[in-house]
Amino acid sequence: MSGTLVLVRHGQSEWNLKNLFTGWRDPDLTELGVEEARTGGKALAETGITFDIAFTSDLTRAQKTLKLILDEIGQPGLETIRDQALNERDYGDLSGLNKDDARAKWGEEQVHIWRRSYDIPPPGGESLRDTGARVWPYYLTDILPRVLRGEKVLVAAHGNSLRSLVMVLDKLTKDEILKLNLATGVPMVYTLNADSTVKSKDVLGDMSGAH
Ligand SMILES: O=C(O)[C@@H](CO)OP(=O)(O)O
Repeated sequence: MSGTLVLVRHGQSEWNLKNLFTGWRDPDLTELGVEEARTGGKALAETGITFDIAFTSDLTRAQKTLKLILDEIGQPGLETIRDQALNERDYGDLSGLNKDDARAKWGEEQVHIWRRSYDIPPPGGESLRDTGARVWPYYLTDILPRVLRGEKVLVAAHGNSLRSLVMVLDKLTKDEILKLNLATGVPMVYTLNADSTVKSKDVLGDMSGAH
């Protein structure tokens, strides 16, 4: 029996719009972010998938995205588990700083390494490997067993917490993960084999403009 795992990054947040490092800070969605979440929900509704359970992080932007999606797919009362294991990567001392100001101060390349590399953490924060070290065990204990039992599971989380999952699911190398950006509000629909490897992946939207 093959279950379904849907991963979706929250819609644009106030701090995405202001171009600030966000991490564990808790800004709300922008109007565009609300629209993106609804669009992702509509795309999911068209697939006809009915979910058994949803997971989200401890942060408002992911929780609101999930709520908007659940409204669109007609499952507003779906059982939902919130856990900070799914929170965004902790940006440490960069949290709240403007990304262009950071590039001016530390250089384009250093900032790109902090933002997208696998194992180099921003000052005082988590590398993608550190983020994966809490996301992956949570996935293994709380999410994957449900999918393997045939359940349909929706996860609304964050750019980097989801990159850490996608890296393993899609078997990406450290170089490949450096280039991977997830678009806001675009659902990724995975079906898994019984051995937990990926059987199919369907992206319901456009990832090309993500940065
Ligand atoms: O600020 C953040 O927490 C993340 C996600 O918006 O930014 P980045 O794309 O730089 O990882």
